[in-house]
Amino acid sequence: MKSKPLQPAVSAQGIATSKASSSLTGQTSMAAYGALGLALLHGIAGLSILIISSWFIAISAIAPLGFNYVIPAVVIRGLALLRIASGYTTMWLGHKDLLTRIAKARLAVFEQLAAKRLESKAWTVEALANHTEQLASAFIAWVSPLASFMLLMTGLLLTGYFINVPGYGFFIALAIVWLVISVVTAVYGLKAVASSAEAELEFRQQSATFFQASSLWHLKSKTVKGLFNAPSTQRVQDAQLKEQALVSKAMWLFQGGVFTLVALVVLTANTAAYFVPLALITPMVLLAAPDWASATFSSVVKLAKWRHSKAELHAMHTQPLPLLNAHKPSMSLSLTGFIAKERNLPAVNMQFEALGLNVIKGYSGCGKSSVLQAICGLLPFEGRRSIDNVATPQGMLEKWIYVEQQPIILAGTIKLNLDPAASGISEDAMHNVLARVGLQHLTTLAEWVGKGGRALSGGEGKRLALARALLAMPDVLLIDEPFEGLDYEAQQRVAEVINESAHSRLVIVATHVVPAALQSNTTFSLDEKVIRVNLPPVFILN
Ligand SMILES: Nc1ncnc2c1ncn2[C@@H]1O[C@H](COP(=O)(O)OP(=O)(O)OP(=O)(O)O)[C@@H](O)[C@H]1O
Repeated sequence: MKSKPLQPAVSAQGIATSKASSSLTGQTSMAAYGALGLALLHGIAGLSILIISSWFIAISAIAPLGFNYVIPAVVIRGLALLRIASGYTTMWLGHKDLLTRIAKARLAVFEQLAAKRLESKAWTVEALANHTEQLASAFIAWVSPLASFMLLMTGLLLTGYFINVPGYGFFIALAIVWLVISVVTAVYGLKAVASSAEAELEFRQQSATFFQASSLWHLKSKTVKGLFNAPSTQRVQDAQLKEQALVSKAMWLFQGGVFTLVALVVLTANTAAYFVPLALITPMVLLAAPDWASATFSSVVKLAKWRHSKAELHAMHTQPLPLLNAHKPSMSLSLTGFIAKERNLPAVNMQFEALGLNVIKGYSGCGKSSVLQAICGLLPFEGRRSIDNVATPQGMLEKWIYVEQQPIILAGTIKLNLDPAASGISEDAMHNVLARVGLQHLTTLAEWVGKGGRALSGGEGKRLALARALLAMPDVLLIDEPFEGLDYEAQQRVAEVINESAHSRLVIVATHVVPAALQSNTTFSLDEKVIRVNLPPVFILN
């Protein structure tokens, strides 16, 4: 019989992933451009106030009779109002843009995680909580402040040059001082940011371990650190303080540089300059420089954070888990030299008929769950997995459903738990399957279970997960320890449901417990059937 080749159904997801990757940084919105424009206006207004007021103070001392003081005063007041208004509006628009971007970046991360296995949950939480925020806040954190500073500095240099401000060369010196300090801050900033991110990730991992061990807290062990003591935030604090110290150092250095330049202006000025109103502009602008330029050093560190987060998000600590087209065996499923990757377990050879019930037995830890998870593709495998003699590539097989040993109960209604894909399963079908697995007492499908709702017992959870799998009409059903924690009656009942399900599909059950009612075609014992084989490279037949 000619078999249909298995097609990885990942191309659409691949496109989604590349789109998601570009939307991680987010498209520049009108709000972002508006915020940037207003930030520039804010800076220009500030610098203009500084230049005009410096000139105004100087001219006031030597102004001839009849000099109109009102006009410059009104201009300065007007600029001050413009500065305040643009300052507030830029904050408003910037935050509006930030919130939209955070939502988009988080969505993009979720899209990138689809069809992937997470290597570290702590990293994923970090990515969702922290890195997305760093990426999304780019505009208000560093683009806007740095762009506005650059524009002001350029404006200052051009104005100084064209209106021939005495001591104009000191503006160039100021720009050089700022540039050198910024570059040094950026280099050290990257290091500081990496170590602070590492400390935060470690704290998140320790917190997860600490809370997971809550049922052991009463033991009050003093020897196992981290398990019984709340994780210390010391390393995170130290790392954050280092970042702040870096910014403070940059600010102090800049302040020192500015004072030196002012001293040089005074020392090098000739007496004629005392009678030139424009001459006051240079020392005034220099003295005010720490006010309008110092904030950029914290922006430089934020730029380093942004770079770090961007690199982290693009590295994605995940492994691809491609989804392969639905494929129901019509003859057999065979496993040759087969084992879950990186589990350090012996390889197995097994052959299953396309219909019927098969049991895998074996001592605890021999690899029963690993084999089931690798069969459906939840774990990458080594060796060969062939459906109707056609080797399949790595990946999850659509409609090959694995029922976990520790069932996953979603925080939601029973209905959601039974039909998470909202595929339109009727309520009658749900009640029917619940009754078959002995959960007829869960009468209200709208009842909330899982986190924040009715806590199901271990045995109830197991049967709910089995009911969910049965309702999904799987092509192949892989069930991990379905009888664990069930009373005798419930075991027999579940065994009958599994027997019935195996009339129309391949069912493989990994179990220590074999109820009398379970009618299996074949029983594999991993204790005996372990075989090490040398395989030729995996090939895929068309
Ligand atoms: N994520 C993992 N990484 C590395 N090794 C793992 C991982 N999960 C399980 N193992 C190891 O793989 C081996 C097989 O585990 P598996 O859960 O498949 O056994 P099992 O036969 O189903 O056990 P049980 O009957 O107790 O459920 C064990 O030695 C286990 O420590």
